[in-house]
Amino acid sequence: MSQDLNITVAVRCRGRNKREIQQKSNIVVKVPDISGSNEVIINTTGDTGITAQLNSKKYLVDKVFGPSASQPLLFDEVAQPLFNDFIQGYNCTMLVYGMTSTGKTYTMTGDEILNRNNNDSLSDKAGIIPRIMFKLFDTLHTQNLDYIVKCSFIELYNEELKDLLNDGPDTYKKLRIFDSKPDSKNNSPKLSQRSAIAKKYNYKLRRTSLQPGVSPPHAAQVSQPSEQQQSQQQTSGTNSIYIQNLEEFHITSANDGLTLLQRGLDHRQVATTKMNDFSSRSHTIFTITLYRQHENELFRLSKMNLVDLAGSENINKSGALNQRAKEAGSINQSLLTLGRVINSLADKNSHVPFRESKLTRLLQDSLGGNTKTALIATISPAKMNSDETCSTLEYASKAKNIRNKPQLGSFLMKDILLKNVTTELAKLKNDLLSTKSKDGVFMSQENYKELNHDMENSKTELDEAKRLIKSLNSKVDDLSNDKQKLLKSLDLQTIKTETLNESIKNLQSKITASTESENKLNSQILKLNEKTSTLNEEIKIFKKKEVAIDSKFKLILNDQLLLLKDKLLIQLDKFQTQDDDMFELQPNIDILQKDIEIAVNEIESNIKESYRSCIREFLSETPTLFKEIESNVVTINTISKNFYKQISENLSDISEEYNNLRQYLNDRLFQNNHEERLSNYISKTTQLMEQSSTDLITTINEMIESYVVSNKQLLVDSMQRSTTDIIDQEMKLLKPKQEKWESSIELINRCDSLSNAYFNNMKKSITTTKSNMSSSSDKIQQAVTKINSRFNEHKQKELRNKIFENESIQENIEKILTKSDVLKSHFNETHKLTKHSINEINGLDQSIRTILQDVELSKMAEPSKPNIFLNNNSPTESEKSKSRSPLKLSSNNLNFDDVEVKENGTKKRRLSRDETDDFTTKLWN
Ligand SMILES: Nc1ncnc2c1ncn2[C@@H]1O[C@H](COP(=O)(O)OP(=O)(O)OP(=O)(O)O)[C@@H](O)[C@H]1O
Repeated sequence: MSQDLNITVAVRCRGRNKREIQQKSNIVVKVPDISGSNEVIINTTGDTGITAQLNSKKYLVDKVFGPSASQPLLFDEVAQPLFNDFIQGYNCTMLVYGMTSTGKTYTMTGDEILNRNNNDSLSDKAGIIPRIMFKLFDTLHTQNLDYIVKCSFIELYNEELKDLLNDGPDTYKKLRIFDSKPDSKNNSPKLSQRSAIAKKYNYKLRRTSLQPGVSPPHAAQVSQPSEQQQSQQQTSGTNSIYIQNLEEFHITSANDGLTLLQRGLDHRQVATTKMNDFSSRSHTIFTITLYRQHENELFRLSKMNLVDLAGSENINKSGALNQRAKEAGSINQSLLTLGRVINSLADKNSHVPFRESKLTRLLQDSLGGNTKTALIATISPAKMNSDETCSTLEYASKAKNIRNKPQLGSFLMKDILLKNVTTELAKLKNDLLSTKSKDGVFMSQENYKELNHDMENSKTELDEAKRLIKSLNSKVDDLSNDKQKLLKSLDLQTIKTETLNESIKNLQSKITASTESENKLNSQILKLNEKTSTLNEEIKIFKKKEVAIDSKFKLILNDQLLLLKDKLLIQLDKFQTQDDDMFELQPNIDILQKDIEIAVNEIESNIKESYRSCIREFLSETPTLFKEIESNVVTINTISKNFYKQISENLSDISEEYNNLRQYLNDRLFQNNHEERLSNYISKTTQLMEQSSTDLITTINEMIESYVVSNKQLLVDSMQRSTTDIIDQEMKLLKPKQEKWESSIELINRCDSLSNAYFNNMKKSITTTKSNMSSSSDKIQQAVTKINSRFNEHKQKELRNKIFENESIQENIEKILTKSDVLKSHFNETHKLTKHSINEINGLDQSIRTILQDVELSKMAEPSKPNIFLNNNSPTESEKSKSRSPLKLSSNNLNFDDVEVKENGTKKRRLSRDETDDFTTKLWN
């Protein structure tokens, strides 16, 4: 039963190397000297003390090894547990990851040369692979079980797989990865055969997950009869990876294995000396395949993959150029994809991008699959590498979260295994015989047939490719024409855009002009407001004047006339005291007073009413007008704001789009970095050419020339294909830009229509405002004229005359005058009579006196009595006039200028001042 198991992650930190010591790069990584901890602390800032602690980064893994950790310790702690599983029948993978020169190869391979002086024993510096080899054969020998051990060694460089154990020409047989073993009469076991085996052993058939570097066994594979496993197989979706043409070698001892390892390393060495940094840029996978006897005829298959990855620093070198860049780029692809795969698995994403690089395709089962996996991250302790160290540790700690479901390997039947071995042996013997019997190129008939078949295939492919190139070429022509057309239309559009920009500018200047006129309008409104307030002030002054006139009227009409009335009353009283039978003036005076009061009130109310109505009209008109104006101004403002907003939004959109387009046209169009693509094409074509050429040279000498010519054509065709590809890509990139650009033209059109709408609105609003303003000014003018005319009317009427227009008052005055005349005549008469009476009395008195004197004289000595008629208190004529004088009313006080009277009760005439005075004198006298 399989169990989820996390990947084992170990970190190995070496001591400082010569370069780091020379550059005095401090140690910033804190690890135990040998082992015993599971954390790595790195101080990235170079601080010391507490700051160093605070700024340090801590990474947790399963095991940490320091500079003094030996190769055997590494093997015992990390490789041994995995090796035990491998022997048990599990597929296992061990990876070393880290920047260049941190000890990946040292850890994985180390010193593979055996110590000849010490009984062919392992060197102290021997790495994991040599130690596993020794451990494997030691274990197998002690177990006394049958086994078959095979080895393969591949290299992945620049996304190309290479068999490091193949001594033949490089392109003798190209390695290809397949998701599952291709059906071939040689490779695929017949289903019926497999079913028979399954039936015999009561096991269920299942497809095996094939590990990188291993050809499928030429035999049926059956699984254990476990339902659990069967379901896991179905649900885990494990991919079967098959590497076509990969050579596997039987080994029977550790020495055999190490010889193969050395052979592979020698091949690598050739490449390393040819190419700088080759080793740090390529990945290697050394695979040990073990068929170990399980019981009787049944053998279990398990594989151990030992992977030395390229330097992790190559991930960051994608910016470099030329061949190195190409290589760096390709390595990046594998390492970057590995990083993404690790991240996706650690984050438990549904999609894991295994298929995006060959490395991850090969390692698919080792990461999140049915394999037991261990990762050793190698790091440098020096400060100069701290960035890379951090990135390695990030990877390592991420990888720690990946969970695998290890499963025991498949079973194989012994006879099938033997049959496979025998077939292989026979094939080799054939090759050997051919080699011995012929000169020149030696190979078995079967191999020759296979080669011919491959060549035929290549020819067909070549023909197909040629046809494809032809059609692509015509497409390129079409596209170039299209491009020319597009460029022309682009020019046209640019001109149009410029015109549009020009019109937008014009529109903007118009908007500025309209804003100015709007401002002028506003200032005029302000002036109007000022004038209105001045008018209000004048109205107030006018009111004050009115009140003053009113009070004067009251003074004149009330106080002075009342005084006059009082005086008249006093006079009347006096008159009454003097003569009880005098004519009754009081009713006339009362009527006069009432009439005057009524007339005054009428005048007052008329004036008030007319003022009120004027003011009311004025006040009722004004706010409506101002409200209208205000609402118009607000409308204009809102329209303007909206317009500005929309225009500015649209303009910013347009300018952004134009900038993008310009940027794109300037920076991107046909300036994308296609070097890599081209280089890839050229490199692939070169390789294809080399391959074809080599094949042709070795197999058919006479065809060499024609093939070279055709290969040249191939190069040209490939160039064309790449050009097409580039143009395709450019067109693809251009398309969204073009769409955006077209949408920006729509925006411009919208902008234009918006501007038109705005200007129409503005025009309307301004016209309305203008008409409102003119109507309001007309109305104000009318109101002012009305007020003026009313005031003038009142002025002209001579308010005071109104009193004397009153017929009743005239009548009364005439009546009073008549009465006073009559009274006067009566008074004079009375006066005369009185005088006469007094005289008579005096005469009587005198006569009495005389009589009395006569009596006295007659009586002689009688005292005289007081004369009652010669009273000292009785007033003299002058005193009389004096006592009357205070009652005399000054005509000035009355101030009746130009008083109007009615003659004969009909005709109106103005009284002169003299007549007025005369009238008053008459009144008092
Ligand atoms: N732990 C170690 N102890 C002693 N020497 C070491 C250790 N690690 C590395 N070295 C030495 O450092 C040098 C570089 O190591 P190595 O070639 O293994 O690095 P690498 O990571 O494989 O580099 P590249 O990615 O370039 O292949 C070698 O000479 C190796 O012997």
